[in-house]
Amino acid sequence: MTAHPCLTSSSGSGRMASSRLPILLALVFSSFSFVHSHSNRVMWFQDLFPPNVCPINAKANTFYGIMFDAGSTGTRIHIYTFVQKSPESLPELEGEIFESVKPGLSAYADQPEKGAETVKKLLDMAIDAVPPHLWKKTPVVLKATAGLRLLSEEKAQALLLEVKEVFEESPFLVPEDSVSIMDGSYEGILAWITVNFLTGQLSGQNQHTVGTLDLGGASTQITFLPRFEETLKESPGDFLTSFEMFNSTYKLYTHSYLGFGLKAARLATLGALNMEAVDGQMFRSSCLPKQLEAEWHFGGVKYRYGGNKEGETGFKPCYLEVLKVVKGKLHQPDEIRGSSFYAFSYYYDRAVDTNLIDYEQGGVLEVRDFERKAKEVCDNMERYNSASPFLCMDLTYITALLKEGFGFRDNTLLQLTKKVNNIETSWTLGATFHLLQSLGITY
Ligand SMILES: Nc1ncnc2c1ncn2[C@@H]1O[C@H](COP(=O)(O)OP(=O)(O)O)[C@@H](O)[C@H]1O
Ligand SMILES: [Ca+2]
Repeated sequence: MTAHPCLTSSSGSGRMASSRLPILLALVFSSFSFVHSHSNRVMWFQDLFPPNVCPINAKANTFYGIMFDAGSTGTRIHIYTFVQKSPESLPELEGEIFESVKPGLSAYADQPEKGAETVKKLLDMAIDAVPPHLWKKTPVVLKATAGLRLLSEEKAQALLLEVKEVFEESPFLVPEDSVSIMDGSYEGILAWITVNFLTGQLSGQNQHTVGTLDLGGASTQITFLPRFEETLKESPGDFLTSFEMFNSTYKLYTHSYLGFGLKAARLATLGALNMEAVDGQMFRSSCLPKQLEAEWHFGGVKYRYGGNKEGETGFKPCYLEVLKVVKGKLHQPDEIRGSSFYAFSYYYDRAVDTNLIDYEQGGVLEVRDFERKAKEVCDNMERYNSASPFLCMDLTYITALLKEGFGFRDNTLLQLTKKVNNIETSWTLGATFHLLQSLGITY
């Protein structure tokens, strides 16, 4: 296939990746919607410009979108910059400003005003980043994930209300529903859109989309485009969602497992998840250093935990403990066993912590690399006690989640990625496309 000149005409190979961005973005704007319909694949840009007519020299016009990710372990702001070079041209994703704070909003369950204050501090960054004359046209949205899903309705709503007030007091455009708890299936789909958009897989005819694995603090998502009819037939109905984009319909397999994020899994392994009253109780595990006794705050609750002073420690007993948390609890689609996936968040962080990958570069791992590292850390806990005392448990959980939970093979490839073209691989970009499209902000 000959590439369209609008994809290739650019100043040098370094621009190549970002020169694809505007084109894809415009398509997201024009036809992003969650619907059920039949596939109709065309080269999306065929009707937009004739060959050799690419609007590359027009005057730039910049606009912005602000998306907050209220995760269970932290709150993050993503300020996306788009450039439209002429009224006829297509918006181009130019860059991202990113900042984060810890802990997440759910840690302020009993002090909603204080929680909203953390959002305000991040929003002040946007005041500096966005030129004043564009404030009124720049939408600001916050979507909360598993941390708030796990709180009582009353506490979650109190937090969201306070954040909404912060938004209303800001000079930005505050759309309806600007502050909400996001449905778990959107979290997976929007991350899948982000990764496949950034890697250029949503354009053209030869699309080789990649599946995505996100491991948060409180929940975890798996999302991919099934290739086999079998998968569509065998998956529970609520694991499949269709949506139309770029004149194509994608029927994705996606699921968010609440309580299976890395930190929730620690509590589950310790037997402390969903306990009403934990005050004073000591939770012990063979995944922790023998002599350890400590306290841990998560979701506004204080937990006491420690090692098996008298009993066993190490990979074997730890794996058995962690297995109880995952075995038989997740759906295992057959076709993923042999495919490769993009993995981020805690998969990335723990791989960095144990030198499996470089923090900046990321890298490609096999599932068995996590198991090898888990054994190394768990069977030598005294050597690793300067890092988190949970390192053994975390790596063992990741191993069990991938193998026994999702059913991946030992040699399944995982592409560990934090950024593509300098943009974070987060669901927030997919959510921003959706937002801008729904507001008709295409300039
Ligand atoms: N912008 C980002 N890009 C990549 N990873 C991120 C980003 N923000 C958070 N993470 C990762 O997400 C994990 C924490 O998950 P979090 O979003 O707080 O929980 P949950 O998704 O369960 O609500 C951490 O591994 C953290 O590094
Ligand atoms: Ca998250």
